[in-house]
Amino acid sequence: MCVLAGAGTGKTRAITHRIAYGVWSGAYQPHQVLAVTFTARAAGEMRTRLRGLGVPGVQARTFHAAALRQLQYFWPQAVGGAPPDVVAHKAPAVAEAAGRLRLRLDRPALRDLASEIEWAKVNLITPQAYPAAVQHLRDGVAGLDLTAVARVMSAYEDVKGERHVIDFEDVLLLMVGVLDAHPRIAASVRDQYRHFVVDEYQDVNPVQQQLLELWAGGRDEVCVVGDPAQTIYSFTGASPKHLLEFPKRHPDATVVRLVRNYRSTPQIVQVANLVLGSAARGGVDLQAQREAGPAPTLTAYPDDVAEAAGVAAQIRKLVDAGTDASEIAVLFRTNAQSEAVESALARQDVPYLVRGGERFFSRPEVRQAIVLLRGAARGDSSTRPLGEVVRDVLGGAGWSPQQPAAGAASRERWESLQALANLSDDLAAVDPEMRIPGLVAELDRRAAEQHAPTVQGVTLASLHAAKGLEWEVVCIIGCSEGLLPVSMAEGAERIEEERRLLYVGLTRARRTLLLSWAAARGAGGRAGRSPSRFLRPAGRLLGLSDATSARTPKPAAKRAPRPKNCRTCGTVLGSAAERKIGRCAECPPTYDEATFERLRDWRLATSRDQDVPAFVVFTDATLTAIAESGPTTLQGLADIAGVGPRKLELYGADVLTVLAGQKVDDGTGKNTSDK
Ligand SMILES: Nc1ncnc2c1ncn2[C@@H]1O[C@H](COP(=O)(O)OP(=O)(O)OP(=O)(O)O)[C@@H](O)[C@H]1O
Repeated sequence: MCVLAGAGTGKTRAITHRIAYGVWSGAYQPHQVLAVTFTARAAGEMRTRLRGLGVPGVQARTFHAAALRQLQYFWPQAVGGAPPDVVAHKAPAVAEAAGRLRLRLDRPALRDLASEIEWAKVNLITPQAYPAAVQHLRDGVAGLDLTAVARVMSAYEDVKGERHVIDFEDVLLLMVGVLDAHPRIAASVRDQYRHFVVDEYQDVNPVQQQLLELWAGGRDEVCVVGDPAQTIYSFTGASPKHLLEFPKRHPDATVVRLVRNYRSTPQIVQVANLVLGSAARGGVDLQAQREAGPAPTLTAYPDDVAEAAGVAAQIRKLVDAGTDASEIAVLFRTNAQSEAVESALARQDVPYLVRGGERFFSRPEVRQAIVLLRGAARGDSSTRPLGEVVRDVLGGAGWSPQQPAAGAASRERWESLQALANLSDDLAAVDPEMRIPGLVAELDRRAAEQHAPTVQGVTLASLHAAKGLEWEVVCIIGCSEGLLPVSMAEGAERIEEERRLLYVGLTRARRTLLLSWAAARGAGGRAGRSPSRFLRPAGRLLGLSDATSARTPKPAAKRAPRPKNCRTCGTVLGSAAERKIGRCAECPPTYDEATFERLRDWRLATSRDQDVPAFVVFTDATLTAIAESGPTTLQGLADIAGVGPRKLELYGADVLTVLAGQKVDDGTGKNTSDK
C-alpha cells in the first residue's frame, strides 16, 4: 500500500490506527510488525501512540536502530567474533585520514567532508567510483578536488578498519551485505517480520530502500507513507522517487491519498496549495477541515533589522494578548538570519529558544570572532571604515569576501561571520563614530541579553528544523528572492526543493501565518530585493499587487533610532540599551544603589519562583531604567520601555512596592516596611 499523505493530514494517526486495526482484526501479530521512521523522536511517538491504542509489542524503530539490532544479533553467525563499535562522530577519523594525506583542514572543512562521506555511502558510491559519479554535481568539497576527496574517503575507511569501528552508514551497508550473502539469516529475519510500515517514505535513501527490499524479500506486506511535497533533504541522498514510483514497482499496490488537512485554517491551506501548485508537483491538493481563521499576511519592511523588530513587536502583542510564547515560531531559511530576531525578541523581553541550532552568540565561530575583535580593539587606531577593519579581523576566523561554494558547515560558518560583518555596517550607519571597542561592547551587550537559555518560549528554527512540528502562530521571515529561494540554489531541481521548504514552513501554522520580507539588507541600503517568486501564485490573497511588488516598504527612516540624548550629559545615545535607560554608558547611574539592589533581589526571587531566567522578568536595561526613573504609579511604570501591559499586570504592584521601600507581600497578606 502506498499512502500519499499531505501536510497536516494526520499521517502518524493513520499509520498507527492501521497497525492497531490489523492487530485487533487478527491480520497481524504485533511482534511481526516493523514500523520504520527516520528519527528516534518519531519512533518514540509511534510506540507511545500504539501503546495508547492498546497495541504494545510492535517494533517501531528508525532504519538505523532496526538494522543495528539485527547486525549485532547476527554478527557472530555472519562474520564471527564481537561486532564492532559504532562511532558517534566521523570527524575524528576524517581528521586522521586527512592527516595521513598531509591535508590541513579546519573543523568546518572536516564536517563537510564527513557529510560528503555520508552522502556517498547512502548513495552506494564507493571511493573509487566517487570522482566520476559526482563530477556533474560539484567540483570539490572543503576546498579539495574530487580526486583528493576520494582519497580522504578511502583513508577514512582504512582508519575505521584499523580501529575495528564502523559508522552509522556501515550499519545499514553491512546489514544489506549480510542479508544478501546469507540466505539463512535473511530467511530468519523475514520469518520474524511479516509486515512493514515506513513513515516519511519520501526521505528514503538508496541504502535504506535496499534494506527495506531485503527485509520484505518480495512480499507485498509493505505500507509506505509520505508526502513528496515535503522532500527537503535531497542533499543528503533522500529521494521522493521511491515513493512516487512505488505504484509502478508494485502494480497491485493500493494507492490512498490523504487530503484532509486537520491542522490549519482554510486560509492557510489555500495559500499553501497555491504556493506548491500541488497537483502539478506530485503533492496532494489539501482540503481544510478546520474552522476559518485570520487571513495570512505578507508584510514588507525596508530592511532586515526593521523586519526583525516588526515581527518581534507583533509577537510581543500576541503574547500580551494571551498567546503562549511556546505556541509561536519564527522560521527562516538560513541560521544566520536568527541573530536579528534573537536581538529583537530580547529587546521585547520575549523568551525564545533556538531549535536544532545554537543561539547566535553561542556558535563557536561567533565566539572566536569576538575574541579576535576584542584583541583588535586594543590596537584600533585605524581610520578606515569600521566594516573594512572588522572584515580584516574576521578573515582570521575564516571569513572571506566570497561565500564558500560547497559544504553546508563551511557555509553556515561563513554566514554567521558575514552576519557579524553586516552588523558592524549597520551599527556604523547608526553611529559613524563607532570603532571596534564600541562594536565589541555592543556585541557583549547583545550576547548578555540573549544568552539565557530557556525551555519555554518562542521557537526560532530554520525551515529544515521545523519539519514535522506545528504551532498556533508561524512567522516566516525573509520571504524574498535571494533568501527564498536562497541565492545559491541553482537549477530547476534545487529551486523546487526551496519551494517545498517554504511549503513545509507554511503548513506548520495552525491559525495565524505571518509572512514578511525586507527590501534591503541593511538600513538605508539599496532596496534591491523583491518578494519571493513562490508567493506569486498566492499574490492576490497576500496583497501582492503584481508579480514583483508587495506593499511598498516604508522608508528606512522609521527604523532609524530616534535620536535621544543622555539626560546627564546631553550626548546623542547610540545603543538601544542606552536609549532605554536614557543615559549614555559613560555617565554614572543616577539611581539609588540600595533601590537597585532591592529590585535585583526581588527579580531573582521572582524568577526562581516562576522558574524562568531573570531576564525574562526584566532585563538589566529595564531594571536600571526603573531604578533611575523611580515611578510611583502604574502609569509611570508603564511609560518605561520594556514594561508592557503583561509585565505591568504581573509585576507592576510588586515593583512599586519595592520602589516604595517596602517588602513584597510574602503570602501572609501583610506588607512590611523595610525602613
Ligand atoms: N482525524 C483527525 N481529526 C482531527 N484532528 C486530527 C486528525 N488527524 C490529525 N489531527 C490533528 O491534525 C494535526 C496534524 O496531524 P499530524 O501532525 O499527525 O499530521 P502529519 O500528517 O504528520 O503532518 P506533517 O506531515 O505536515 O507534519 C495535529 O494537530 C493532529 O492532532
